[in-house]
Amino acid sequence: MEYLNIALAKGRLAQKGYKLFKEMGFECEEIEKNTRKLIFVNEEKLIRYILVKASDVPAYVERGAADLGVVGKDTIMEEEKEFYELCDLGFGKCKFVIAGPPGYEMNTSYETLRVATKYPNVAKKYFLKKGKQIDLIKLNGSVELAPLVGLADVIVDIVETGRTLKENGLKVIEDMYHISARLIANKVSFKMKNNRIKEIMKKVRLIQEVNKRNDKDN
Ligand SMILES: Nc1ncnc2c1ncn2[C@@H]1O[C@H](COP(=O)(O)OP(=O)(O)OP(=O)(O)O)[C@@H](O)[C@H]1O
Ligand SMILES: O=P(O)(O)OC[C@H]1O[C@H](OP(=O)(O)OP(=O)(O)O)[C@H](O)[C@@H]1O
Repeated sequence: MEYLNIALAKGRLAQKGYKLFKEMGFECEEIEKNTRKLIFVNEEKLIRYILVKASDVPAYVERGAADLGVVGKDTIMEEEKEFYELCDLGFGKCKFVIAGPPGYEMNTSYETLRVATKYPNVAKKYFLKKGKQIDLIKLNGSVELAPLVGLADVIVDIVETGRTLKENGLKVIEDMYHISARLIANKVSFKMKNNRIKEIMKKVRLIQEVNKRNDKDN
């Protein structure tokens, strides 16, 4: 049998993603150590983990370099790649919002809105649907800075606890979409490795049910 290749997003989702597969019985001790390695194998279960940058997970899965991937819905929406979205994993919860200075009236201004974001495709589509013309400023981080220094009027970004907005004196102007981590699959792998992928989906469901029951009991 071949390896099943799983792309885990480095960063915030890596630990939770790996924990889920560990709970399924696909542990790989080496991954828990502090190393700079990017490939980890469980020889017995024929599972191979690859650690990739969060925004690259869709590319690896689309092209079949990974059969499965764990990635945020925000990245899925932004990258616009081809694959199957198999299930909501229930962690990595946050939301997409438009945020700006307190009292900023986005809808009453007829001027082109300057929008700073790490998610240009998501922002472009959202404002197009609203019929609002925007001047898009693509940034790579610390997006909250943009309205504070006059680079943009508003930002489109992720909010989890709201702490970053609060500490920079910004407010949510509009909620856009709920976000959570998803399990995704390469379309060919889904057919060729269907039994193994179906088995994993079943295990995910079981783990989620157990977690839900435990949450209720606590
Ligand atoms: N507070 C949060 N901020 C950002 N992403 C979050 C948050 N909470 C959960 N997530 C999820 O975690 C995913 C990965 O976030 P992470 O910050 O590790 O990656 P990144 O933004 O690509 O990192 P990098 O700083 O390397 O660019 C996001 O795509 C999102 O789905
Ligand atoms: O609501 P909060 O819990 O404060 O989290 C939201 C912040 O976290 C993310 O940034 P990240 O930490 O990835 O840093 P970055 O600005 O360098 O992208 C996101 O872009 C927000 O800035």
